[in-house]
Amino acid sequence: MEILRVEGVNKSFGGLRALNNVNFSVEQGTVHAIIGPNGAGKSTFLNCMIGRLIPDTGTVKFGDISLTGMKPYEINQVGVSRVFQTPEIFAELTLLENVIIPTMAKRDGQFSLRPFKRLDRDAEIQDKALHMLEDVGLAEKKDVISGSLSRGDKRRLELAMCLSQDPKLLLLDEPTAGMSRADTNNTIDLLKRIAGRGITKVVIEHDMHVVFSLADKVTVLAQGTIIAEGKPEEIKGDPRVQEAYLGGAHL
Ligand SMILES: Nc1ncnc2c1ncn2[C@@H]1O[C@H](COP(=O)(O)OP(=O)(O)OP(=O)(O)O)[C@@H](O)[C@H]1O
Repeated sequence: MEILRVEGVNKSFGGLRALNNVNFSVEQGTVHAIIGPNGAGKSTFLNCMIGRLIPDTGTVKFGDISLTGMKPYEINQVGVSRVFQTPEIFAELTLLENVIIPTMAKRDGQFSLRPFKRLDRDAEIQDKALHMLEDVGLAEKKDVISGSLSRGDKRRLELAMCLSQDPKLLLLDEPTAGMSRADTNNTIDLLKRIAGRGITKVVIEHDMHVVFSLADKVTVLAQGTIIAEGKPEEIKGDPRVQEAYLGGAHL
């Protein structure tokens, strides 16, 4: 069953056509990777799906819900979460406090700026936030100030913040960018673990090791156009992809 369907999306910046009649769909419960060379339009496409950019034409549907024209927070509320290249965390707060904010927003539909005064009495929120940190392997650091974390840990923290909102669809923009190989492999393991919960994922990724370890299906964008789509093994051997993506080198 399809969870996301994009039809006829175009987006231009002045005279530059960043997306050219993009049609794209994602099956529920799968990991769908979007790859392509620098400037292919991947981030523009992601931003069109999460409401940060409005397509010039075309539609984005999440199940029966049209996301076109919705604001990013509204898209988030219907079950679409995203993890950015630069983690969006509250650097002055502890890890636990960072996860409490979206956990509380999810439960109560809003977030008070004075929540921590009441938190010692809100065991449900505390427990859930801690559980999310356990999920991503950061429970031991729950009282650490988040700004001091390594880049890999910041991204894991952001993932815990997203998961606390029980998303149905998770969009990840280069989840392993800038990570060491060890951190990258930890992140692959973590994403595989959460795949077991049936959260559908769309992953934009440059690292082919990550793409081929995780993806059920791969879509290749080049110059704003989808040039190939299929299983990772099919994409690996596709000469159009090798030409566009790596100038003829082998993936
Ligand atoms: N806000 C903007 N204003 C003008 N041009 C833009 C804007 N955002 C993106 N572009 C252009 O649109 C094209 C697609 O950019 P985009 O960032 O979507 O590509 P990408 O595939 O994500 O690239 P990368 O892998 O380098 O992040 C590029 O030519 C880029 O310069």
